[in-house]
Amino acid sequence: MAFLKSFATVYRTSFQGERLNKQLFTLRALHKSAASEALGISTAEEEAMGQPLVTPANVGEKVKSLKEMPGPSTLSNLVEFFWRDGFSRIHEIQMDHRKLYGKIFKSRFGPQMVVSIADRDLLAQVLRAEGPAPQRANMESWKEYRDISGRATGLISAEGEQWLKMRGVLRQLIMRPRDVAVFSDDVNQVVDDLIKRVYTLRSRSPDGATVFNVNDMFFKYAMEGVAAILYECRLGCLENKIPRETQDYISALNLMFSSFKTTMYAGAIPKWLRPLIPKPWAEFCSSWDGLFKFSRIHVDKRLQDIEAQLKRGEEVKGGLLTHMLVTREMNIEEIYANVTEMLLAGVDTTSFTLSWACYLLAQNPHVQEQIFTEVTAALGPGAVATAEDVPRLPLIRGLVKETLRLFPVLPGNGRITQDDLVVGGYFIPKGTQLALCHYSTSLDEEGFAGALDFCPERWIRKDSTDRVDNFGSIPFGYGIRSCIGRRIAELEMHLALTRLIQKFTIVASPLTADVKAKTHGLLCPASPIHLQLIDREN
Ligand code: HEM
Repeated sequence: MAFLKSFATVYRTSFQGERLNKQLFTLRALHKSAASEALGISTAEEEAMGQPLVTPANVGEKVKSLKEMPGPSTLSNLVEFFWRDGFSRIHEIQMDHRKLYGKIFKSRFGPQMVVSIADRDLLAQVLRAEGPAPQRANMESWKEYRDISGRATGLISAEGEQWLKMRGVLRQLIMRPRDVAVFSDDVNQVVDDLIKRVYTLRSRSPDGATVFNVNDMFFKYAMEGVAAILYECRLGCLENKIPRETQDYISALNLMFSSFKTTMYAGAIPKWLRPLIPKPWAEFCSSWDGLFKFSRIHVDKRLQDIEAQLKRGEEVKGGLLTHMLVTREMNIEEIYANVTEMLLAGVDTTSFTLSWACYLLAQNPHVQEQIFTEVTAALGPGAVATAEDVPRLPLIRGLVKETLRLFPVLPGNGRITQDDLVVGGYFIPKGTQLALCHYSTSLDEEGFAGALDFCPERWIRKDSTDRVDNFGSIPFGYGIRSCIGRRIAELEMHLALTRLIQKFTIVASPLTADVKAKTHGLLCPASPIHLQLIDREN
């Protein structure tokens, strides 16, 4: 049934998919700028698109086979991951393997083989050669849950025509900074609540200055912020008493996150073994049920409001969700799936980055003062920044970029190749799973001098010829399948960090030792970050 349903959806949407394909073809071949604008692709990305695919035929040098590629064996991977808890050290293993095997290496997990790419130029080559609908790796368990439960796939889990159609709808709405600038006031209201929350939490601490485990606060800020944009309503995450249904959602998210290892096993454990080891798969499905249920409540509520407004003959105005519900470019199941996946993708990613950013500011007081000086000079004392002000705050933007370089929330990403490629002198056949090693390229001296230093200034262009962007650090991915929520996340982070820096001096609490990173699906702090937020004298 589920298969028939997705087939029917693909059939219904194939016209639009075809149209998008044509647009992309046109983009590659002829009217690059106009089509890129329509598709929300930046000029730099546009220039890079349409690079000729590298195939054995057009490479002069001797092309080596995958057999000749170095890399760890199945046995050493099993020991590393299952015996030495490698799942929480994926970022470190990337670095170790790069040192041992070089810029490109293969890893075996039994019959499964993954080619890892740990070099910015090779990454650039692979990502620039991507076709119109790149395929993400390891989404089988997500798809299986959707098939079993009769739910649709959202942007993260969809592929092919289905993905193209939904991406086409969403990218028109949120891909460019100017698209999300309209949410500035909504986000600033959430920032107001964040600041109030800081006061409340501080007042509960013994020294009257400490916020314990700042990630907990930023998690609620990120959830409130992204929901204000996606659901067009407030959830009350930053209140003292969190509403019941919001609390249930947080529990479902925590289950998804805390049971990450088990959900990884959920994907890895063959179906026939599930009756013997049922817990991982059951937890995985139960957390998805909770996430979908919550989205459904909010989407249905907005739908009822819209219908009531229409009945009363009122004009319907609203944001992202209203647009999706009114235009019906996606059906209702697709809308549920997309808001669910976007909320899931938008909370931990943003909160970890905010936590790391504040931690780095506390560790580097001189940088914090430099940014404070910039903010005060650009805005005047105490003024509330909006999206329009952000271009005048290059160090705030540099702070976010540098934080994501040192702690890329997604330390690696996956792709299935859709064409034969030659990368780093090796022939990689179509259908190979690639691991894109963003963590190791971010910390590579070749791309970033003084790679371990925290230096937001490195992202400031000195003149128009100075190119500070490079494939070494692409925390939101690159190109047509990159993060669709990037501009939302940046808006939330820029406005929150600007206000925090204006109001407080951020100091590491004596209770916070040197905080290391661990991989838990995402790259997150291995121990809680406690910070003192001391009022600045305005
Ligand atoms: C610091 C914050 C964030 C970071 C670092 C981040 C990073 C990423 C990365 C690396 C990808 C994969 C891109 C690729 O495969 O090439 C991705 C995909 C995605 N992200 Fe984000 N993300 C963040 C915040 C958000 C937010 C706030 C939302 C939603 C409002 C969001 C929604 C998505 C979605 C839907 C996808 C799948 C896109 C597709 O497959 O077309 N993300 N993100």
